[in-house]
Amino acid sequence: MHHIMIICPEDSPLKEADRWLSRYGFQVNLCYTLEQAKKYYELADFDLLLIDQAILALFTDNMSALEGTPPRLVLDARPSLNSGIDAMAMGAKYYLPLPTDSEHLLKHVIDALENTTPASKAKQTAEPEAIPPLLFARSEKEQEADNLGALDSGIIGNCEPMRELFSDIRKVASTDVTVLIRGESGTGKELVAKALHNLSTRHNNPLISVNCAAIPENLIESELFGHEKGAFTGAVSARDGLIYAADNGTLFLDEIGELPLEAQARLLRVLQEGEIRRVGAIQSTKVNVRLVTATHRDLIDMVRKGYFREDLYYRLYVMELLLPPLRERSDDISMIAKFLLEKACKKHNRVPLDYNKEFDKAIRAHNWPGNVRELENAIERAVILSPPHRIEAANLKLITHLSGSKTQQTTTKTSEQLTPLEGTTLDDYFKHFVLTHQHKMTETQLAQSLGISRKSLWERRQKLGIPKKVTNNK
Ligand SMILES: Nc1ncnc2c1ncn2[C@@H]1O[C@H](COP(=O)(O)OP(=O)(O)OP(=O)(O)O)[C@@H](O)[C@H]1O
Repeated sequence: MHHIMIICPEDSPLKEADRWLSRYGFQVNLCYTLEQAKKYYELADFDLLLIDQAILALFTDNMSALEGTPPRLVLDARPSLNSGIDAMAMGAKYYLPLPTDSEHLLKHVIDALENTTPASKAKQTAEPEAIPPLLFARSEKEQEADNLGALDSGIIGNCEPMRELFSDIRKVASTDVTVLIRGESGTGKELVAKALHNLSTRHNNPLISVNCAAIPENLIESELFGHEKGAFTGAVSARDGLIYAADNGTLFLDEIGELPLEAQARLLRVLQEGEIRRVGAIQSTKVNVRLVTATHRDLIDMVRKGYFREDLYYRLYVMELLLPPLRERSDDISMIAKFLLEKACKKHNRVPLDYNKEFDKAIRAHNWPGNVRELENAIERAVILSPPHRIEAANLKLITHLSGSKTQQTTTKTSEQLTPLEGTTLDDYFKHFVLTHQHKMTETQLAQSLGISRKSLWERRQKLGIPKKVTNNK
């Protein structure tokens, strides 16, 4: 596949070529300045550069800035003989007027590609370890907008679904509507919740994040809603809950699908009446919280199966934000990986390591079922294990990681229940164990028996699609 870079001002008609050249099967990247293109891409790896004369004109006195760029087509919204001569003198293969007919441009693109030795080939021979192109095509203005919105919370992304998400975040943040964030585990739901809070008028008040799956079932109500002294054994003094702590701020309930039905009923009351009642209390207290929730579960399916209250679902589903899995953000993977590599180097006090081709190839070849979290962990592993001045793809340890999780390997092995059935995998065994024991064990007991944390138990439930036992909604 041929790689084409387009550099043009944001208002240039050349920008449109990004979309339709992609439809012809070219891999196209768009930047609004030469500096940006150089910062995020290895220009020599591109086969062709389509550049607006308005950009090129900035470098008439500084030709060296164009060194290492691929063969180029220059397009001009104000064509003139002088500009044409300048463009050709600066190495253009063709000089065309703008706007230009797409077929006409396509013909010149193909012609230029067929009749040039792509700079990328020469470059690849000379420097096999060149940094691969990173995908980033935001104008300074757009980046600034993103910084205000999503990137301020560390969300890196530029693919179409992420751009839409950033735009939605900006629109929704300033309102007080309840937001449901959906996406697989590790896709960045918590970052989105933070971005929503940071951009809201509540940003000077607390953002309280609670992972509903990580709190033991018997404690979740008192953790969220607080309790009165003596409300249950061990309640030696009265305590405010986390919802109260989020008063005037934002409450982020991650993995809302794991909230037991009893707690769902209480939460519904908070949403309907704007007040909370501590466990064991008679009086209610007014609270003003903006609720943001997240799940990677199909809540509608859970409603159908009786695991989730329908009335609560409709209260939560006022506005939905969708995070795509990392495997569907292929245009962003290199960019995120590079960011995470820098982050991991800083964290481990390593000299900044160059993001090399072999490393990028390994990253792009993987499916990332654990999404950005898995990528982050793999890169951290590689930083720790690699030699001082070079990051090595082998140290991502992706195969080991995929072939069996630690969770499975550390499973305790006492009773006959823990002997894997012949011909089954550890996953089959795990599923079998949970399904046969969950009616008589709490989640905590199940996790202890399996030698894993409650959170890991929950994560593996999600991965393997093992439903929780149904509790009565009283
Ligand atoms: N687009 C992104 N750019 C940079 N880092 C990201 C991005 N998305 C996620 N991360 C990082 O990946 C890790 C997981 O993100 P996060 O905890 O927000 O995911 P999650 O969807 O809430 O996961 P879970 O559902 O398991 O709680 C975090 O360290 C986060 O900083």
